[in-house]
Amino acid sequence: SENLPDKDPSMFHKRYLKWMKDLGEGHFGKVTLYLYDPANDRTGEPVAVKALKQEDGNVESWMKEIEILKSLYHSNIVKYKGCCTELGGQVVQLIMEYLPKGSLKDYLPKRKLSMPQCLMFAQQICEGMEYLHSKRYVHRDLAARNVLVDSDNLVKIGDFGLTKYIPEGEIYYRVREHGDSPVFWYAIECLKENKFSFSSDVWSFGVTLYEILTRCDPRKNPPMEMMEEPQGQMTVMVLIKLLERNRRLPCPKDCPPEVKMLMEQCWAADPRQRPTFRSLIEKFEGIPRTSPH
Ligand SMILES: COc1ccc(-c2cccc3nc(Nc4ccc(N5CCN(C)CC5)cc4)nn23)cc1
Repeated sequence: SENLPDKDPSMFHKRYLKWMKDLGEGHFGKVTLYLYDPANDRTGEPVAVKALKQEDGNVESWMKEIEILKSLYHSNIVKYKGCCTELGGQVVQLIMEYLPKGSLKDYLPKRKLSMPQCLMFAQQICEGMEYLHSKRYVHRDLAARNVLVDSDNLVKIGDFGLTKYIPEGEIYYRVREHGDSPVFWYAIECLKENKFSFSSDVWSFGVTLYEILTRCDPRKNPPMEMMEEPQGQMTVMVLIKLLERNRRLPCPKDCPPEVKMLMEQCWAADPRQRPTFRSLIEKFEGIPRTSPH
C-alpha cells in the first residue's frame, strides 16, 4: 500500500543525509545543510536540518517547536518537510526546505536593494506574522537573522525557536528567565516585566524594519546604535533607562516619512498604541511602489 513507512514523504532516514555545511545557531538549536540522497548518486535534494543543540536541551519545548512549524502553511513562512529520528526515535531532527540565499543579514549587505524592494520584503514579513498571530502564536524572536531570502522577490520567516501559544482570553506570555536573549529587539515591557504579546512582536518588527532600511550594516546594528559611548557596557538596566527617556533607533536618512512614522509607532511605549500586523500591511500597501511590478 502507498502508506508504507518509507513511502511517507515526511519520513527522512538519517543514513541518507549527507552533511554539507553548518548554517547557523538558533535558540537551543543548530541548523545544518544536508543533501538528502537516498539514491546515493548526489542527485538528492538539499534540506535544512535543525537539531536540538544540547543533549540536556528541553525536549518537550523542542517537540512543541516541531509541531508548531508542522502546522504552519504560508508563503512567507519556511516550509516544514518532515522529521528524522535517530537513536531509535529518541532524538528528532526537523527537516525544512533549504533557502540558498541565507538570511537578510547575509543578503542585504551584498545586494543594495532599492527602497521599494526593501518595503516589499517588510510587507511580506508582516504577512507571515499576521498569519502566525491569527493562530495565536507569539514569535518572540523576530529579527533580520531569522528572516530567510528565497529570491529577490520573496522572504520567509525561518526560525520558531522561541514561539509560544497565547491561550484565548490571555494577552501575555511571561518567561521566567531571559537566557541569551536578543534584548535589543525586545519591547520595553519584555525587558522590565518579561511580558511577551502580539504587540511585543510588532516592536521587534520595527527593529527588523530598521535592519532592512540600514541593509543590515554592522556599523549601524541595533546594539551599536543604542550605545551612547560605543565602548560602553550596555546592560539591560541602561537600555531600559534609554528607552524610558524615549531614546529610539535613529531613522536612516533615505527613509520615506510614512515609513519613519510607521516604524516609530511600532516602538510606542504603550503596547496598546502599537499597530497590528494587519494595519501595518495596509500602511505598506498605501505607500506608492512598495511592490515593484
Ligand atoms: C538562526 O540561524 C538559522 C540558520 C538557518 C535557518 C534556516 C532554516 C530553514 C531553512 C534555511 N535555509 C537556510 N539557508 C541558509 C543559506 C546560507 C546561509 N549562510 C550563513 C553563513 N554565511 C556566511 C553564508 C550563508 C545560512 C542559511 N537557512 N535556513 C534558520 C535560522
